[in-house]
Amino acid sequence: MKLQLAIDLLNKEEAAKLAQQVEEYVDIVEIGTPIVINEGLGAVELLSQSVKDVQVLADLKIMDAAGYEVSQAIKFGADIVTILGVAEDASIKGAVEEAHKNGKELLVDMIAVQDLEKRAKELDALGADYIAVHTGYDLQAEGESPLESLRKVKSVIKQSKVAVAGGITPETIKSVADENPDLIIVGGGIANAEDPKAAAKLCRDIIEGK
Ligand SMILES: O=C(CO)[C@H](O)[C@H](O)COP(=O)(O)O
Repeated sequence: MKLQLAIDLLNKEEAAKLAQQVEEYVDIVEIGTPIVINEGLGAVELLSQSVKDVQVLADLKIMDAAGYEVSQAIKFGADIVTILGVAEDASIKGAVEEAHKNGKELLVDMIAVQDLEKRAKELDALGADYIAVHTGYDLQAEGESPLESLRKVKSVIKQSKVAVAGGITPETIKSVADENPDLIIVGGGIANAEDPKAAAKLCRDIIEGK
């Protein structure tokens, strides 16, 4: 089971510094959508130059022109790029093809997908590397959690890896890890902690059953 830190609410220099503090405890560091919107793909580039043994994910949440957007993120140092599950199949195909041509991976974010099982089966067949169930900030504010969605998606996919995101913290990660996803994504639960390094270590220890 892999652990990913999502960094959403800092500038690119602060993001790179935070990634360096926690990199020994995580497998993937993410430049979140708000940073990309604020600062562009230069934030992905700086992060990829600042860390050593972790993968870099660019959370572009692509919706169209997918092959081109994936190629740009990869040019700036991304190992994994995100696209929305509600995008057209043609976009998903273009994104998968571009990522795989470059030896990189595609994560499909299921935010706002209504029929999770049906779309997960389709995305699995289209070659998505990860299918990520995700309770976004706006639904977290209404008290939603991604656990039920995780169970649904896990029950139908054959090839893709399953990821889960949305309000997970060191206090709640055990209940998520018990569902055995391939990747757990934690943002504010680490980034906003008083001691992010200690929070990342705690998450790592818990998913390793320590
Ligand atoms: O993509 C995101 C928001 O759209 C976040 O990166 C994701 O939800 C993880 O952050 P958090 O753990 O704070 O919810």
